[in-house]
Amino acid sequence: MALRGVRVLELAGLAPSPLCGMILADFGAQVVRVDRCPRSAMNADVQGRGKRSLALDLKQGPGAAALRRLCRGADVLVEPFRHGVMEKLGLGPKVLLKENPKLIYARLTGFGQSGKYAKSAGHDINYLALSGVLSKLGRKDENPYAPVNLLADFAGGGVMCAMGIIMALYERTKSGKGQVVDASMVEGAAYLSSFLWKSQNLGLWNRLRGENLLDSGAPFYETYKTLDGKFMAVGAIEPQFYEQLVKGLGLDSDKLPNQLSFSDWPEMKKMFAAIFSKKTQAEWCRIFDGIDACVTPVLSLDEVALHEHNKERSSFIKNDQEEISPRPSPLLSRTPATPSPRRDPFIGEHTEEILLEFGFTKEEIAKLHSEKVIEFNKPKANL
Ligand SMILES: C[C@H](CCC[C@@H](C)[C@H]1CC[C@H]2[C@@H]3[C@H](O)C[C@@H]4C[C@H](O)CC[C@]4(C)[C@H]3C[C@H](O)[C@]12C)C(=O)SCCNC(=O)CCNC(=O)[C@H](O)C(C)(C)COP(=O)(O)OP(=O)(O)OC[C@H]1O[C@@H](n2cnc3c(N)ncnc32)[C@H](O)[C@@H]1OP(=O)(O)O
Repeated sequence: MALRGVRVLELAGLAPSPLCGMILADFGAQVVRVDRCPRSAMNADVQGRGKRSLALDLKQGPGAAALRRLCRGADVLVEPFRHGVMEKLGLGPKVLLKENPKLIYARLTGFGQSGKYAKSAGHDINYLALSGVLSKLGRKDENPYAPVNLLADFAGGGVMCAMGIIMALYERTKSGKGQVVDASMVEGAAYLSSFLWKSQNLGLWNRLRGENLLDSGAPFYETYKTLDGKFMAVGAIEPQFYEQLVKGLGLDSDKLPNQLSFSDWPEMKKMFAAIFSKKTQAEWCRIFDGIDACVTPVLSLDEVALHEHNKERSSFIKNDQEEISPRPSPLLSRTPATPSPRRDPFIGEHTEEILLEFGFTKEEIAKLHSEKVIEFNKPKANL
């Protein structure tokens, strides 16, 4: 796998850093999640695939010292706390990079390492708001709408941070040096939305929110409810595809207003909605499958793995517990990701084996354990 041999320490966080760690693990890195100690009753990381867990109390001197030692033998550290937390623990980048100049020190935060909000709490919706992107999301005459916590947390946060880490690892092959990756979710969400800024002159966003081409203003870029309460997604932007859409709906384009007649869009939407409501999703699929009208079914998370196209590409995978999840993407032709089929680790499940691997002696481990700096959590049977 592409990242085989890369040793990653991921300090346990809420949502974005677990995704970042899971991506690295899926593509072959050895990812150790450093969990809190004493451990909480339940494991909050649902993206623990392929990781091992070490429960370590960083607030105790020997715990922080243990992390420093682990970092000396690691390639990457991912930390998900607001600015200042790591410095307070004596684990800031100055200290750790001095001890291991090859370390990639990735800081995945909402507001970044500097600026007025650097030390403020926040969540996806706040980062998206500050990036400007949230102002563009939502339907006509409604408040801005944050689409789950996908854009800032995961796309602008977890994925961008993984990209930063991989670029830094690549650069290190030439310079031999590590560096700090300051991954701000505000900036990540804005950066991945560059198109919004760069396309201003195209007139794509001149109208109010929810009245434009790609923000649910246009009848040909919308979702429509079907007879059986499901939905179809329509993305027929180009005239040749729009023509196919109109045909598929059983309409005559000569009798319709021009595709780009903004003032007619609300009425056109009503007309399309009325037509879509007359047939089931399966019936619409039979009409539109194989036609270049850019019309597809809106599938539920349960349905995706059964869809013929996804089945043919094995786009969704099952783990040992029969849980379905997306296969890692993108597909690398020679060195594809091989996601672990095993369940996620319990907190502290691998504490001992990890410390041994990083050169701690059995005696040192026993001492840390007796001082309650680390915890073990060996599952009783093969669960
Ligand atoms: C919208 C999303 C958030 C969605 C998250 C949901 C997926 C989850 C939220 C609630 C979860 C559920 C809930 O917990 C109940 C169940 C629990 C069960 O275990 C599992 C099922 C649950 C139902 C569970 C399910 C899900 O997990 C939830 C629904 C987001 O936007 S996430 C993005 C958030 N932002 C960031 O990550 C940006 C950077 N970080 C921050 O800004 C802050 O960390 C944050 C997020 C604001 C939190 O602030 P907080 O004050 O809590 O932390 P920090 O200031 O960063 O400091 C950390 C302190 O912890 C100490 N520490 C860290 N590691 C250790 C260690 N190993 N040992 C000892 N101590 C440690 C560290 O020293 C800091 O201490 P101080 O405060 O004293 O300095």
